[in-house]
Amino acid sequence: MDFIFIEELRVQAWVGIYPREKIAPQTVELHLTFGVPDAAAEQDDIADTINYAEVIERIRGELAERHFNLIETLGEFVVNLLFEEFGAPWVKIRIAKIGVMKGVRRVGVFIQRGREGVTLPPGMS
Ligand SMILES: Nc1nc2c(c(=O)[nH]1)N=C([C@H](O)[C@@H](O)CO)CN2
Repeated sequence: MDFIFIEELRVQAWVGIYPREKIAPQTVELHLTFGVPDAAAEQDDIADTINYAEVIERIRGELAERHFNLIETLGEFVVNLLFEEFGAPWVKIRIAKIGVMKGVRRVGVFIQRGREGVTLPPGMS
């Protein structure tokens, strides 16, 4: 398995438990790593891999359209999108709100998960 990473992806998202977070979107920062088949590199064909431009576009579109109370729920939504729509075998994501609390630069959630039966060798994650 090879891994694609996307760092510091900034997206407008509707997320939060407070009224101010329900009337306006806020910027969240995503770091994503997901597995792709080695075959892509062997064949040099975009059809054999996960197109990261499509992943970014899809995440932007989905997060613009729905509200989540919890950052955890938003995180699970992104993980499921990568599993179910893009067929990623393994995913690690980190999603942060920026500057929402005094004295805290970023706060958020970290999720790392493989599809059923997919585990990484020790030291790989
Ligand atoms: N475990 C969580 N705690 C909190 C969340 C959350 O999503 N998960 N969210 C909030 C508020 O929306 C906060 O971000 C606003 O400052 C508080 N606690």
